[in-house]
Amino acid sequence: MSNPSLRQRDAACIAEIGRLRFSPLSLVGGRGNRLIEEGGREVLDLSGSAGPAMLGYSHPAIVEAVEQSVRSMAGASLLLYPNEPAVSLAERLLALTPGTGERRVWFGHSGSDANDCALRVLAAATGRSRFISFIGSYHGNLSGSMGISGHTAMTHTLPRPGVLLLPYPDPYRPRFSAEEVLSLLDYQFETTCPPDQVAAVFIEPLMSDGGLIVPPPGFLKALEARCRRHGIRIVVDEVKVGLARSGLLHCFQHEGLTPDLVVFGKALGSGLPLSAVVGPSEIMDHAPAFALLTTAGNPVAAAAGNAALRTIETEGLVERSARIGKLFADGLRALGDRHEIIGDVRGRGLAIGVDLVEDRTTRAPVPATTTAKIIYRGYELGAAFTYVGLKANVLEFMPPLTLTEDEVAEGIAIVDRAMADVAAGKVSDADVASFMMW
Ligand SMILES: Cc1ncc(COP(=O)(O)O)c(/C=N/[C@@H]2CCCCNC2=O)c1O
Repeated sequence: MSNPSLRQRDAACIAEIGRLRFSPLSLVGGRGNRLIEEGGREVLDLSGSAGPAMLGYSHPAIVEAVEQSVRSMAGASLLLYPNEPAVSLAERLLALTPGTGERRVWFGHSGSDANDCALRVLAAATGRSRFISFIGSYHGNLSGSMGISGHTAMTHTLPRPGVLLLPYPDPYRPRFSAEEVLSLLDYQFETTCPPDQVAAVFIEPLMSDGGLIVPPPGFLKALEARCRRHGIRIVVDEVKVGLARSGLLHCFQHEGLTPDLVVFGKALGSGLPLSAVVGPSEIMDHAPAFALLTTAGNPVAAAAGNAALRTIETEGLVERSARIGKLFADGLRALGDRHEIIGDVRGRGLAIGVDLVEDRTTRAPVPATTTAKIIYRGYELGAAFTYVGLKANVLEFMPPLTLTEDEVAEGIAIVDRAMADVAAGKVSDADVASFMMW
C-alpha cells in the first residue's frame, strides 16, 4: 500500500469541527504569494489563508523577527512579565490607532478571543448588558463572540441574551435600506431595547463573511450618531479588513467613524496567533486579572506583529492595497462581459467579493454548488480562493497585500477559465460534495 496522502492523514486525525475546506489543497510549504502543495505544485494564493497572510508566506521581515525573538525568548507570558516586543507593539498600536484620551492595549491569540474580551469587559465596565450587532456579521467562534455574531453558520448556537441583530444594508440587494434599518433601531430604542441598557454596537466596517458588503455611504456614521446620543460605545471589528487591506490603514476610516474600541487580528500576526483590542482606559483598566490568556502577547508573536506593522510602512502596503485592489477588481469586473454569472464585484482595496447570480435582473444567488465548483476548478488550475455570503454565492479574494501585477493577471485568467469550465460542465457535484461546508 502506498503512503497515505496528507489529505488522507488529515482525515484520520483532524477533527471535522475545525475544518472549513474549499478544495483538496494540502500544504507542505509556502513562499511569497504561493502555497506549496504536497507533491511540490505551487498554487497562487488569492485567499491570504482567510486574511492572516497579509505578507504572503515566509516574508523575510517576519522570519528575521521571529527568529531573533525565539532565540532569546523574553518569557512566554505577558500576564506575569512585561516583554519588550509586546510593549513595543502596544506602543505602535496606540500610535497608529486614531483615538483620544488615555488608552490601553489588550493582546489575544485570535479575532474571536479579542471580540470576546471586548464584549465581556464592556458589559462589566459599563454595567450595561445589551449589545447591537448585525445579521451576517462574524465576530468569532467562542461563546461570547459567536453570541454577538449574526452569520448563518452560527445558527447552531443561540445568540447572547440581550443582543439586537439588525440587518446590514446591502446596496446590491437593498432588502432593507439604511434608512429602514435606522428606523428599526429607533423603534427598538423606544420599545424593547432601552438604549441606556446597551453597552456597545459591534461593527464590521466592511461585512466580510456575510458577503463582502460595503455599507451605503453615511450609514455607519448615522448609526454612530444615534449611539453617541445614548452613551453606547462603538466597537469596530477590523480583524479581517483592517491593517491596510481596505486601501486605508483602517477600514473604518473610509466611513469617518470614531471608534471607542478597535479590534485587530489575522494580519496583525501575519500568520502567528495574535490579536489586540485598543480602547479607553476607563474600559480596558476595568480590573486586574479580568481577561487572562497565558501566552497572549508572547514575545515571538509580538515580534511578528512589530515586523508586520513596520512592513506595512516600509513597503507602502496601504497605497499598494488600493492600487493592486483596483487592478484586481477592475479585472474581475471585465470578466462580466464573458460571464453572466458575475452580478456584482465589490469591496475595498484587496478585500474583494464577486457576487454570483443566476440572473442579473432578479439577482437570485447561484446555488452554493456552483460557487464551490468555480473554487474547485480554480484550485485545479493553480489558484486558491474561497467563498462567503449568507447564500454561499460570493467568491472572496483576500490575497496577500504583496500580490504583484503579474499575479493579478494570472489570477484573473484562472478565474476566467474556471468559470468557463464550470459553465461547460467540467466539474461534477461529486467533485465538490466534501467542500460544501458553510
Ligand atoms: C470580522 C472578523 N472578526 C473576527 C473573526 C474571528 O477571527 P479568528 O478566526 O482569528 O478567531 C473573523 C474570522 N473570520 C473567519 C474565520 C473562519 C473561517 C472563515 N473565514 C474567516 O475569515 C472575522 O472575519
